[in-house]
Amino acid sequence: MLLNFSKMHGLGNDFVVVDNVTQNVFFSKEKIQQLADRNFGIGFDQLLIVEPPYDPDQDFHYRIFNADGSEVSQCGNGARCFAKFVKQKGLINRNKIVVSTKAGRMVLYLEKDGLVTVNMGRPIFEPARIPFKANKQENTYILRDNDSTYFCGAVSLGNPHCVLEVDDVATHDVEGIGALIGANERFPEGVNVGFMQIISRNEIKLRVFERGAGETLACGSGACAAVAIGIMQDKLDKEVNVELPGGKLIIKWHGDDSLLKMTGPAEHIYDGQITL
Ligand SMILES: N[C@H](CCC[C@H](N)C(=O)O)C(=O)O
Repeated sequence: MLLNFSKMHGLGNDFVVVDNVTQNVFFSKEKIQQLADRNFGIGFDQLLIVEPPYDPDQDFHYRIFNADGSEVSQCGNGARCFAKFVKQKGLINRNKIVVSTKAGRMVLYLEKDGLVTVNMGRPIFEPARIPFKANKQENTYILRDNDSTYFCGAVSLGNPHCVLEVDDVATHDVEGIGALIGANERFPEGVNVGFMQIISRNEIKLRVFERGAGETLACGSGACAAVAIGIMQDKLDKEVNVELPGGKLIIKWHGDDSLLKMTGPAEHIYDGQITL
């Protein structure tokens, strides 16, 4: 079977994007792992699949698979690429796109300057809905692992995030601590682990060790998670520039029940074909 795909990225967080509106391709977990391999496959952090809408008030359904083949409910950088992809492929001719994911509903906006704004919905702090094992909701939790103690925030943007504040992201052991916390039993579905260095109330540096992919050059939902937690901890203001290794995102959130918005780029690299 021939698969047509696009290779895209959001700040270096890279994707294979598949139109399953005009195609109908099934991907097994093993096939996703094989295609994700950067030596034996195409290579990507996540596979993004465009499907017809599940409900009449949406334009598309948006499915996301990590490089390890696990299906997840959110990918912020991927949402921006999704918006550019469906417009470029002529699957829609509007600049406002409504999609559903396993976690809910998002609205994507193609901006005039080429950037994409995503309404990421409301950050979810209730531990049981992250999910995270805790006796009650806190702005900062104490996490113990082996003989180490970590202070972190926890939130869901449709996918689970744990965020630690560090002095210098550049030298922090993101790989080692990210893998350790990512496997902590208090996160029963795993977790994306963010390492945030606060530069000012409007600027942070961030690195993210992603569930199912390892450290990526950028994590859109991770940027949203870090800002939401920073605002809840009263360390950040309502609009924050997030500098990730792959580039910059702008995150806006007015707290409480308001909707969190992310704005950033999405790039098309090439179109390809592969025989499955
Ligand atoms: N690894 C994430 C999915 C991709 C998120 C990230 N690439 C983004 O831009 O939000 C998870 O397992 O929840």
